[in-house]
Amino acid sequence: MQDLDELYQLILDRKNNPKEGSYTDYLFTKGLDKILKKVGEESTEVIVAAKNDSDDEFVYEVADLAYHVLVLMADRGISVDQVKKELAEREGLMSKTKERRDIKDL
Ligand SMILES: N=c1c2ncn([C@@H]3O[C@H](COP(=O)(O)OP(=O)(O)OP(=O)(O)O)[C@@H](O)[C@H]3O)c2ncn1[C@@H]1O[C@H](COP(=O)(O)O)[C@@H](O)[C@H]1O
Repeated sequence: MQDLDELYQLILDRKNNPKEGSYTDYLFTKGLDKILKKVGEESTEVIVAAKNDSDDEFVYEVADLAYHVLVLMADRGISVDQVKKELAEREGLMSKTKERRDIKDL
């Protein structure tokens, strides 16, 4: 069983100790543009899977996206703890919602 913290640590380890044949290493070697393209691609796959019936496919695509976002965070030097801290600061906040007019009503 691997949680997001453990996966992030593994990704950081790949960044600091490149391993031949590693897909994570391949992404870091290719660089930011490649990582961003993968995040975009995996986001689209999540959206398409979300509208289809298969929960398994949706979960699979969300996991793919989560992995690639963690690689992007590692590349940008952002830790999982920083995101956790940001989420914690939002805890208990009252969300501000406002009705927006539909474009057709403008
Ligand atoms: N969670 C993942 C994970 N999710 C997705 N992927 C890879 O992401 C790729 C996405 O598939 P695609 O078909 O979109 O991409 P591709 O055609 O293989 O490659 P591209 O040229 O398009 O980038 C696949 O090669 C998957 O293996 C992952 N690769 C690694 N991990 C984790 O990272 C750990 C370290 O992996 P290595 O770095 O490979 O040792 C693994 O043990 C896993 O826990």
